[in-house]
Parts: sequence; structure tokens; C-alpha cells
Amino acid sequence: MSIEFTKYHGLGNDFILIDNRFSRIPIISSEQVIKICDRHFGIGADGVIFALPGVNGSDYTMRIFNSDGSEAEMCGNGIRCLARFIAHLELECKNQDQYRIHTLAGIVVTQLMPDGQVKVEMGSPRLMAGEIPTNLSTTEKRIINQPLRVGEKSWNITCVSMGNPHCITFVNDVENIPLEEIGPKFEDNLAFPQKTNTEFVQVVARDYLKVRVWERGAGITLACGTGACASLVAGVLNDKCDRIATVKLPGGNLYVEWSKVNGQIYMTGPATMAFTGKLP
Ligand SMILES: N[C@@H](CCC[C@H](N)C(=O)O)C(=O)O
Repeated sequence: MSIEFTKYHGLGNDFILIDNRFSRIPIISSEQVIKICDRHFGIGADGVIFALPGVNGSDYTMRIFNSDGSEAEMCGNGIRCLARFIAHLELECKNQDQYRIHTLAGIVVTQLMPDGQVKVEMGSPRLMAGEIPTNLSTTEKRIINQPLRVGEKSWNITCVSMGNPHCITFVNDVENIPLEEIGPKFEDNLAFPQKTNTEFVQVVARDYLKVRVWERGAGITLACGTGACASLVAGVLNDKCDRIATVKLPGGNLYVEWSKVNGQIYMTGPATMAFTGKLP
């Protein structure tokens, strides 16, 4: 039986989406994920996303696997793509523009906007060292602007979990960061028992951040939704930015807000279908 897939991207962060609504177990294995994500011998993608049936009152469940076959708890660009994919699958059955999606990081609510963008209620950031998780410690148990030795130098880092781990460091010129060289050293640093995503953030203005990302399990990507949210949170915690900002990534812009009223993070951005196909 060949399996149909649809390729989507959110600002160039690209995913293979699979309709898994009729089984509670992903219908392809981690080994197959690695194969189909390969950009030379496969379809090519930063990850694979499965749309599974909902649990506990949610409409659907999202499972996301990175291109190295590891499973992640959450994916910001991916969940926007999933919302569009679900709307496409449901066409003519339902006329819904909001979905409650169960993820390994909890329930996330997506809203299809009239202009084609997708707004996502991402939940609240988690800041305690054990929630990241990191084995770094401070008296107040949050890791904000703390030194960490990575490679040849000491970096001041802030740790934020958006359900998945993020390590954020502020730099003067994000274009000058040797991402390929330093990214893996952050990802595999012993301070992060479940590895980490890493964001290098240049504050251009209090409402404008320029970010480059090294993703756990995927390497350099053109954008990272959870990374954009984590960068804004780190910016607020370090008093470098406001609670609403445009986050410019190599693939384009995301709009992120950390609500003072309910502590939720809202992220808005595009989700684009590229093509469909069948796995052999
Ligand atoms: N690109 C994603 C995050 C995907 C998962 C990440 N690599 C991890 O392992 O946590 C996003 O847009 O958030």
C-alpha cells in the first residue's frame, strides 16, 4: 500500500505531512522518516508530521519527528502547516477554522485567519531549569543570562521551554555566527540532557528581532516557530524587547506576542502547501 503525503512549509521550514487519522500509531517508522527527509535520496524535509485522531476532547493529535528520526514535543511552524493540512483534508465535511490540537507539550489552539495566515495559541513558556530541561542551576531556578562554555568561549544564555527546549543567546551581529560549527556544540552540550534547539538573536529594536536557529535533530533551518517564541520570551526576561515583536528569520517574518493578561504566547505566520505525492 503506498502512502500519500503532502509537503508544506512555514517560512521555508519544511515538513512532510501524513494523514494518520485512522490509526493512533504513526504509519511510518523513524527509520523511514530519516529516509524520506533526505534532501538527495528522499523527498527532502526538516521533519515529518502525522495528523492523528484527537484525545481528551482535542480535535486532532500532532506527532512531529525531526529529519534525524528523533521525536520532538512541539513544532510552531509545523503546527501551522498541520492546521492548513487538516482544513484541506476536511474540505466540505466541516467548516471549522479553529482546531484544538493535542501535542506532547499539551493542547495548542490554531486559528485559520481570513488573510491565509495561521495564528497559534502556543501555551505559556516554561522557565524552571527542570522544565527545560537543563542541569544548570541558579538560586531562583530560572536560567536567565547565565554563562555557559560552548566551544572556545563563554556565552551568556537564557533557557526557555515552549514544550521543547531552547537555549537563547544575544549577539551583536547574527550574520557573523558560524552556525554550522557552533550549533552542534550547543545541541550536544552536557547541560542539556535532552539536547537543545539554539537561537542566536540580534535585537534590532525593542519590537524587532533577527534570529538564526540551530535545531535539535534538524540542524540549520530557515525558520523555527517555537524558537521565535522562545527568543521573544528571552528578550523580555532580559529587558531587551517588548512583549510584542516581529521576529525575522532567514525564511521570513513571524509575529509573536507574550500576553501579560494570560501568560500565553501567540504566534502568527504563513503555512504553504508545496506539492503532494505518494511514498513508494
Ligand atoms: N521547527 C520547529 C521545531 C521542530 C522541533 C525541534 N527541532 C525540536 O527537536 O525540538 C518549530 O517551528 O518550532
